[in-house]
Amino acid sequence: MLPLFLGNKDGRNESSFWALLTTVLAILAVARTALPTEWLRFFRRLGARLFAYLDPYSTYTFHEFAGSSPDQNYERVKTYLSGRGVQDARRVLVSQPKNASSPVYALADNEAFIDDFEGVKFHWVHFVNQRSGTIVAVDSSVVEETRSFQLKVLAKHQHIVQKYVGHIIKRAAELEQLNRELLIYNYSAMGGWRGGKGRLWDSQPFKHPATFDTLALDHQLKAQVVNRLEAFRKNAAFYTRTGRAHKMGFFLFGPPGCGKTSFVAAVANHLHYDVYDLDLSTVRDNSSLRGLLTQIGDKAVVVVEDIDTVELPDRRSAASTPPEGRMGRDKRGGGDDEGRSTLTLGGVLNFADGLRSSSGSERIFIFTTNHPERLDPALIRPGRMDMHIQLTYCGMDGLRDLCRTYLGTTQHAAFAEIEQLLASSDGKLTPAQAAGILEAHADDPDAGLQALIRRLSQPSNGRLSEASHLHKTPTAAAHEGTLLERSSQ
Ligand SMILES: Nc1ncnc2c1ncn2[C@@H]1O[C@H](COP(=O)(O)OP(=O)(O)OP(=O)(O)O)[C@@H](O)[C@H]1O
Repeated sequence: MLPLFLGNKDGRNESSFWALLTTVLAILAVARTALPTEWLRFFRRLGARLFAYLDPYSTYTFHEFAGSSPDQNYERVKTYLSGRGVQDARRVLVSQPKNASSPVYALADNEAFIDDFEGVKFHWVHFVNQRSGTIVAVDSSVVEETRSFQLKVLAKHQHIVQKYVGHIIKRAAELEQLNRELLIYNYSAMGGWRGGKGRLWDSQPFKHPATFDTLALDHQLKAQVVNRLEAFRKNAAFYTRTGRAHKMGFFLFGPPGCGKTSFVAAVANHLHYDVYDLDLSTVRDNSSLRGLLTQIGDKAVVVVEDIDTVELPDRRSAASTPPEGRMGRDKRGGGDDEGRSTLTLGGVLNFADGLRSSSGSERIFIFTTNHPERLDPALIRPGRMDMHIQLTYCGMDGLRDLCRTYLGTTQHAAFAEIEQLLASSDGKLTPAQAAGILEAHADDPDAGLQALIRRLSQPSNGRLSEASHLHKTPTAAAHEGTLLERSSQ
């Protein structure tokens, strides 16, 4: 009807429209004072229904700024929609924040997207407009545009919006975590612990390429580990419901070069967790160890490599020292008068039991050793760690994994002979040794497999493997060192 009023060239209809509007407003003004309250309520309800009929949507707005501070929910919606909306959007913003591991895709200005959640359609538009004035954000940057996400949903589905927003917040946190660059933490000496100052974790990018795909391991065992990790990742609600700490422990043992460090990296890459590499030999006392534990973030893999190499007073002396006594000694600055570590087995056991404590969440603890027989049984007693895994010489599954990684093949006539040789008593080869041989023939699978056969056929092979610290392959030798050094490969 409006065009009828406004569309006439001589303006007669236009003036009729304004006359009518003025009359209606005058009647409403008189009605407000003259009509009884019940009538007014009735008319209000009627008006609301008419309005709802014309616009059946409820609208929610997420502004970029709350005052001069960035609003978290705007960023969360942006992240959430980057994982949902961009596939169908025609205009997409591509950016890569400093700590992101890959590009971030987001809805471009004034682009729309319809999301589906529990069968309900949610209509999103990203609005960008020029500000009438500028504001100065808390980081001192000048903001000249107003940005907001507008969400519309049929009013009859309004009750689900709160659940939908909760879903957005959870999913955005997961996406942020996945897109973040992984870090490896070592703890830096702030003036050295002999100087009595504390230590802080120091981080740098973690780039170890190992994954469960590249890890040479018995396939059944590998599937078991991956399933446990998946259950661990998905079952946050279970841990909350049962009041259990959301943590898990692995104890890895086996000869050098069989993949303990690679296993740690595969776990971190699989869960996308940061790594905290703890060298117990440089921790001055139990108190420092507790302090380090409290500084570890959530979603972390805490690894203590070669735990057998740390000299700890025997269990009885650790247990017989009253806790107050240990605390007292720690308070004096830690270490003994000679500056030696006073870390005790009791302190390490408490640390391992930090697994079960309620502080911190989503942490994987991994202890590794080449010599499980040298460890105090208390440290590896059943129940202290969730899984005990022996990483040992190559089996056929492991060799196939390595052949796929290095030669790009899992089927070859030579595999039958390799399998026979592996089954013989002399057929021992660490994955590091096998990787070294295959790496040298990466361009020629036939030659690589023949080289493996020659190596496995050597009568002294088993003895060489057992003394592999004296006979490391170039790959194994190249990978010696700390986890941190390996992370920069
Ligand atoms: N199970 C494996 N799967 C794939 N590659 C492996 C495996 N084990 C060893 N390698 C290869 O050998 C290199 C050294 O292995 P890694 O450092 O993981 O062994 P380790 O058991 O931790 O040895 P160490 O006890 O000497 O620290 C790896 O970078 C990788 O190239």
